[in-house]
Amino acid sequence: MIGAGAYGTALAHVAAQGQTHVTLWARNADHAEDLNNAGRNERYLPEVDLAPRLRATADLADALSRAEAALLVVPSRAVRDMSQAMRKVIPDGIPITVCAKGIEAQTGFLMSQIVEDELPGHSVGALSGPTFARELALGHPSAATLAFAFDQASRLNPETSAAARMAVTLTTHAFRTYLSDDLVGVEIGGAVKNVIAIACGMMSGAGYSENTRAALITRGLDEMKALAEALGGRRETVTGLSGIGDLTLTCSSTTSRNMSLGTQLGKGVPRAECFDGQPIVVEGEANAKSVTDLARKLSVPMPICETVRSILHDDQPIAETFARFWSEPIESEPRAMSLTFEHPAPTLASPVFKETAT
Ligand SMILES: NC(=O)c1ccc[n+]([C@@H]2O[C@H](COP(=O)([O-])OP(=O)(O)OC[C@H]3O[C@@H](n4cnc5c(N)ncnc54)[C@H](O)[C@@H]3O)[C@@H](O)[C@H]2O)c1
Ligand SMILES: O=P(O)(O)OC[C@H](O)CO
Repeated sequence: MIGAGAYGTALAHVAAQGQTHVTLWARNADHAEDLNNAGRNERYLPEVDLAPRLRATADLADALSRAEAALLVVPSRAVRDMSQAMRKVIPDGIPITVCAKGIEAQTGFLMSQIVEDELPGHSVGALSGPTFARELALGHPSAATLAFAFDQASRLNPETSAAARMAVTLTTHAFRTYLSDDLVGVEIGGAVKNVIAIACGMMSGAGYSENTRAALITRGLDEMKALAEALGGRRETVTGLSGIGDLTLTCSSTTSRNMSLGTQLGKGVPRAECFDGQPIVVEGEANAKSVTDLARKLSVPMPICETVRSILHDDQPIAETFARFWSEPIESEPRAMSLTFEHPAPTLASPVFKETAT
């Protein structure tokens, strides 16, 4: 398990609850030592007593040399560098599952495409779905989608299919993985939901409640479907755990770092003071740009993601930018036609916005 943050530790703990011996790679030697000594990850997952079959190391060769499978669980911005570092030490041909959620900034690559690019000769899949690390590790019943490009004949055979083997390894009494062969659909869900969660947080922080959130989730799902389809993925994949499942989770709770960032910004907290200034991984922040760059290249309109991008990356004010979104031309649902007409100047009536706008 490459990455000893919250999610890597949670997945390592889950896998080690079965028969699997798991080695967890931590970036920092002190952190690895603390994990082994305490049997806990005090920094990222302090409530969980880790399974005895789990051991940590900061030596990448030690983590990978005898591995039969690898999971890559670092932030999306670190996936390329980490894949390069793994090249010299990873056993030939073992399957790799990437768990980071995002799109690469410079290339527009999915996370699995980065890994394929850097580590050819491996079967590469993605795990994505509504799974807060803490709840997963505490054994709250959870489910996610595991996507590999597999042929139907070997699909359910753990002897021949990387997907099936990984699914068996990760399955416990409280965690179910569902198989998919649509990597694009699964990964687009994970990347886009974080941006929509920031939008939901911004509106919620600004004082709008349930109607607004439900509208953003549903129209956000439409943006996800359109981008997945334009990249060759399937719309129905987006209606599964890695799409609507994760979108619903992430947009409903301030446990989500993405939703929480949006909420703080919506309340008028300056970016540098969000999370009390802690360097928290908020994938949707960089991905608001990489997702919309990709959408622009493919001519896919993604108005909610564009709204978040212009607030986060072009310094646009939250209230006016969302007001513009709310007064865009009327579209049919699903997208097929739009109706342009004269709007009054866009505004959103909210005393909360007036008090807190940055
Ligand atoms: N936390 C969750 O609930 C959760 C659930 C599903 C998916 N994910 C995804 O998993 C990925 C990791 O998230 P997390 O919550 O574990 O993050 P985290 O902040 O808890 O941990 C990140 C880990 O990556 C390491 N890291 C950071 N930068 C690195 C770099 N440049 N090179 C190597 N290692 C680096 C850190 O040391 C840390 O161990 C993200 O893409 C996230 O979206 C997280
Ligand atoms: O805390 P977030 O917003 O990064 O969300 C974590 C996971 O992606 C939820 O599935």
